[in-house]
Amino acid sequence: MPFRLRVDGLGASRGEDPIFRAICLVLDAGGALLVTGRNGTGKSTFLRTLAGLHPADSGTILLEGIADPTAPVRESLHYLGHRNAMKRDLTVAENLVFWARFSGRPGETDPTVPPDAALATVGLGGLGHLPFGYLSAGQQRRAALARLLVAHRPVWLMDEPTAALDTASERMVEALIAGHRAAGGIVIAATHQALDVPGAQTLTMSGFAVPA
Ligand SMILES: Nc1ncnc2c1ncn2[C@@H]1O[C@H](COP(=O)(O)OP(=O)(O)OP(=O)(O)O)[C@@H](O)[C@H]1O
Repeated sequence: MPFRLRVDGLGASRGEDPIFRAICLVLDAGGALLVTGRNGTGKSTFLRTLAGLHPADSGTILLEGIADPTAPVRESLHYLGHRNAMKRDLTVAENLVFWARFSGRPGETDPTVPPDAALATVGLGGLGHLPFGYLSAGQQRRAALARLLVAHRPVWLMDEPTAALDTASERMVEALIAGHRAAGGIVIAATHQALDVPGAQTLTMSGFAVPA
């Protein structure tokens, strides 16, 4: 069976308030989805629900064509949230080694891409020895992006991946996304920026209008 992400009838709420309902989508290997919409319309909630970090009210999220179909979907994805999920007091390289072990397949001890190489890819070559907290906001975001490279996971969920990044780094993010898709991965990115992601599907969140 080919690799495919299938979302059917997904809905979620925040407290008593419905945020979205009945979202259906299918993304094949190499596919991408850009999620857009005004502030507060539910982009982050949607990504967090896909990541298993926020409970769904309804619907299913299935990955087809993976080695172990009984494995939770969350084990096949990387979630890059608003926060970078790195320890400020550890060095950048130590953070990446942690993530490689945490996100790698069971029994897999070596990073998919060595931290130094991942850092070079995001333009932070030679900075692995610095405490994460020493980096600028944009450098911290780039280091968080390197996290996606050190352990291969086929689905990337990216919430505002270009937050704090300069224009050149936005092109770097586009290249990372293109590389992941070319390797058969799937990318879902929520963004306010006009990212160049060729052939991407789009989902515009509009918020949930309660009938009068
Ligand atoms: N932790 C929370 N507790 C309660 N309500 C929340 C929480 N986080 C978000 N919300 C509400 O859920 C709705 C959707 O928020 P969400 O963060 O998903 O939107 P968004 O489209 O990602 O916004 P932005 O573009 O500002 O990042 C908003 O009305 C927000 O107030």
